[in-house]
Amino acid sequence: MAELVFFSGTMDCGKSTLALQLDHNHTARGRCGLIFSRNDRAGTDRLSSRLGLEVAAHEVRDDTDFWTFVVDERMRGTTVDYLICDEAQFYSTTQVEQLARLVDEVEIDVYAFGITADFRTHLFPGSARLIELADRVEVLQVQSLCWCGARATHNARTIDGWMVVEGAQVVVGNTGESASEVAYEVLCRRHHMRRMTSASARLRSTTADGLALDLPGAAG
Ligand SMILES: Nc1ncnc2c1ncn2[C@@H]1O[C@H](COP(=O)(O)OP(=O)(O)O)[C@@H](O)[C@H]1O
Ligand SMILES: Cc1cn([C@H]2C[C@H](O)[C@@H](COP(=O)(O)O)O2)c(=O)[nH]c1=O
Repeated sequence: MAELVFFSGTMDCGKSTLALQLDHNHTARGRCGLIFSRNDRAGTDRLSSRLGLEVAAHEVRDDTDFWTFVVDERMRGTTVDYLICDEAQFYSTTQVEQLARLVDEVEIDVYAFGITADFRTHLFPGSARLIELADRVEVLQVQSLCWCGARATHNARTIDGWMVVEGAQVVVGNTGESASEVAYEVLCRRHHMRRMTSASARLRSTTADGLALDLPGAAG
């Protein structure tokens, strides 16, 4: 029986890598798949992993209808056994419902990959619908880590290393400290709640008494 699986985790935990591995393993066994992504950092129509692998993908847009897309492909004679759907947090709830319908009515496996929550810890609409509809939600085994060494569970948005809590839900970007640009950092809940990024923790530890500085957002 076909299934809808949502592989989830924080940013930078290996989701795109796993998407490429899954595709590779299925292809190696003669199965045929279609690869989709939306807003990949490498650009339009791409699926890229930080490990360096990158492949062509169909870009999911606001008007993408998965049902029509796959049915049209099949009418043209293309075999479609499974779909790889990366950056699925950016898909609409309607698109996620189309994916579920393809699983149930056309027996196509759908493997979706994405982060669950945004920088404010709110679920993305696409991820919320995937959690509601998926046969399985798989949390990735490789743990991404907070600067304190604990398992990272939350995504922080940073500007100049400082965590921000205002802004649009969708801003494409990367993890790491990139000066003056919007970037992201994965944190444990404790440090996300305290708005303590690695930069603010570093600054705090280098101050003489650790209390003198008035750090923006660093409550303890
Ligand atoms: N230079 C490296 N050497 C080994 N592993 C790396 C390297 N760079 C990145 N990785 C691995 O790749 C993971 C990120 O993979 P990626 O598929 O891009 O993540 P995601 O799609 O979840 O954001 C990191 O958690 C790390 O395990
Ligand atoms: C937390 C958060 C992330 N994003 C963006 C940033 C990246 O472009 C993707 C996540 O990609 P990854 O392969 O999982 O690293 O999502 C965003 O737009 N808004 C957010 O709040």
